[in-house]
Amino acid sequence: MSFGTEGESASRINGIKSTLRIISDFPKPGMLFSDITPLLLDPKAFKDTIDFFVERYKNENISVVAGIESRGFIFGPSIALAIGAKFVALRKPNKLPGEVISENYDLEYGSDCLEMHVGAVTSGDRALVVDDLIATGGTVCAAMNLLGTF
Ligand SMILES: O=P(O)(O)OC[C@H]1O[C@H](OP(=O)(O)OP(=O)(O)O)[C@H](O)[C@@H]1O
Ligand SMILES: Nc1ncnc2[nH]cnc12
Repeated sequence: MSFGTEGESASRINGIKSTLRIISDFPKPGMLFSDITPLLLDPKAFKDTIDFFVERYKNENISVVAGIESRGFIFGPSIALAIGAKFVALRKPNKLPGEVISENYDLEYGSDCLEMHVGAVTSGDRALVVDDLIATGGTVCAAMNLLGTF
């Protein structure tokens, strides 16, 4: 699998971009919400999105793909399977049954917390964090802090 020439790659990226939609004033007035659900309705754009990450990371010795709840769970497992890495769920509070480590963070519309099972990631692991988007960056920073604990 390859993204081919620069032109083919640009065309696929434009195809992916064209499926994304921006909704004004959701979930609160003044916000511009980037909605990925139309991408999921388009099998070619969805597959191109997964393939893009697989192509980029397949030879990077990634041993763990960490998906951020909830939208990171849409993309992360397919990428993990394709590159031969384990998948670790970074979950919202009180969802994981085992011993967890937690990290609080701020969002555009409030604050939240991510949790990960102790032992799911170990010091020799090399991680790829997957989510649908970055807004303030608070969520991905919290994920990296969790992973950096080990
Ligand atoms: O860069 P940030 O400002 O931290 O925002 C980005 C995060 O916000 C969204 O998730 P959200 O917390 O809304 O949860 P959801 O995926 O369950 O809808 C999005 O999926 C990212 O995880
Ligand atoms: N602007 C945005 N669009 C979609 N999801 C988000 N999560 C945080 N900010 C967001």
